[in-house]
This record gives sequence, structure tokens and C-alpha cells, in this order.
Amino acid sequence: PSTQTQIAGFQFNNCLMNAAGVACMTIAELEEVKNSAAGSFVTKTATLEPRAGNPEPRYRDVPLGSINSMGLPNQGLAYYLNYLLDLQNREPERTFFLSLVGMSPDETHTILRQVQESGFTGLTELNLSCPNVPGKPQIAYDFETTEKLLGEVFAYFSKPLGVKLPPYFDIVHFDQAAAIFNKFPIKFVNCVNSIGNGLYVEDETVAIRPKNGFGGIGGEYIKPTALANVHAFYQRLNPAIQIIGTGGVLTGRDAFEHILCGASMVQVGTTLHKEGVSAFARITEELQAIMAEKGYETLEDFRGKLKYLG
Ligand SMILES: O=C(O)c1[nH]c(=O)[nH]c(=O)c1I
Repeated sequence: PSTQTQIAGFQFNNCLMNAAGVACMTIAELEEVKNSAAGSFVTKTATLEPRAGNPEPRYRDVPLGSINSMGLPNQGLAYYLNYLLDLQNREPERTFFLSLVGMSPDETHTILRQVQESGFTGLTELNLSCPNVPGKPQIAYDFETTEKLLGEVFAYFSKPLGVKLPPYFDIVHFDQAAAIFNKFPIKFVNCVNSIGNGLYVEDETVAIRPKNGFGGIGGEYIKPTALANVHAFYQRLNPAIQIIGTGGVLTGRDAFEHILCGASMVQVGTTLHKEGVSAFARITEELQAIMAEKGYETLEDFRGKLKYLG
């Protein structure tokens, strides 16, 4: 069976890739993901200037997942954009993702204009969901701001762009968010970012330093929420807007469920942090075994075909 896929008309030889933030801060890390069984990579979310991020410890792997309050540390847009421009000349047949966001709407426009004016031919993932910059709300929880920002962006940005979303927990919010995204030529929505502002306690103490221990939750804890967001947007969005599924992917079975719920690409975060890039080959083999057992040749044989109980 084949686990190849396409996003916005770009072909990928595998439907698995890293989630932004994991294994993607440096060129060395990105090259390792690129040279693994992953079909693509996304960079760490880039801001205009490099950022040190929050004080450590700011990321912890825990038995059922992870907690992080990194605070958007990154090498700055130029570092990632220059690498991607060089890479697309070296490997023109492959497509990669650039994740970005400004520390303000104006900075977001500055960054996106730089990308627009560059020769970048890959996919842009606008991160509307970072939960860990003290004082900064998750943009996509503010529907008015999100609609205004996207309206401004699409006045000048013509390269393929998708958005990274926080998890929503209310059917009305799925309705309202989807109604906004359906207004714009967005190529994909990526559901979900970490569940924001969880708290992990060891003995009597928090596990991470920033924000008195509050941080985004990933891993097994979040798969039911991730699948619900993937499927809710799959049900509601214009079919021209594809879904990337992120959250709780440990095994081929988890990847299968994301695709069954409507995802065209599946991202791996916490599991990749714990296991390393060998996770991509393992999960791919597990997914192919499930597809073979069920007689599915391609993702399209089962993508979005979640059954209800009537
Ligand atoms: O703290 C971070 O850097 C971070 N952490 C997350 O869990 N999601 C995000 O989008 C980001 I930008």
C-alpha cells in the first residue's frame, strides 16, 4: 500500500512529517528529518528576529505526552528562509513547509511580505496558535482578529498558505472558525497545536519554569481532541481546504485514525521528540500493515470515511 499524499497540488512520497517545534530548530535537525522516512518537514515557527525564548526547563517529556512553554525560540526568519531557498535549488522535486508568525500583526505582515517577495516555492504555515508567549493570546481564539488578519494577508500574499490552529472545544466555535476560513483561499488548516496552558506536577512542584508551570500539552493526552478538530473542520470546510492532522500520533493506528477523520497529511511531535526520526519509518510500516489488512491501496481509499452509528 502507498502512504503518499498531496497538499495544495504538491506531491509527497509519505504522509508523515514533523510537527513545528520538534526536530526543526536548526538546519542540522531539518536535514535529519528531510533525510528520514518523513515526506516533508516544517521549520520551527519563525519570527522576524531571532528569539531566545523562555527560561529552562521549558520542555518535558512525561509518560503520557509532553508539556512545553518554549516561548517561541527560533533563529529568525532569514535563517529558515535562506535555508529553504538553497534547499529548493538542491532538491527542486521536493516541497517543504515554513512556519511563521509575527510578535504583532504588523510584524506578521512584514514577515509574510518578505516571503512573498522571495523565490520560496514551498508551503507557508501561519501559526495562529502559540500558547506560550506571556501576555500574547492564541490568535485563533479571537475570531475577529483572525478574520481581520487573514483579510489583510490575502490582499498581498499569493503563495500557498495554511494556518496552524489551536484545539477548539465547542461545536459553535467549530462553526464560527470554519465560516471564517471558508472566506479565504487557504490551502490547509493544521489541527491541532498543543492544548494550551496545562499543568504537570511532580511530587509538589511544577515540571517547567515558565508561567509557573503552565504549558502546552501534547501526546497521548490530546488525540481525542485532535481527531475531533480534524473531523469537525473536514465536515465544515470547503473541500479545497485540506486538513493536516497533528496530535497524539504514536503509532500507525493513530495516523490511520487522523486520515480516517479527514487528514491528508499527519504530523508527529511528542513521539518524534521521544524516539527520534526513526519513528517515521516505524509509523509508516505500521500504517501500511493496517492498510494491507483492510485492503486499502491508497489514503484516498479511506480518507475522511469515518463511520457513524446512524
Ligand atoms: O512555546 C512555543 O514555542 C510553542 N509551543 C507550542 O506548543 N506551540 C507553539 O505554536 C509554539 I510557537
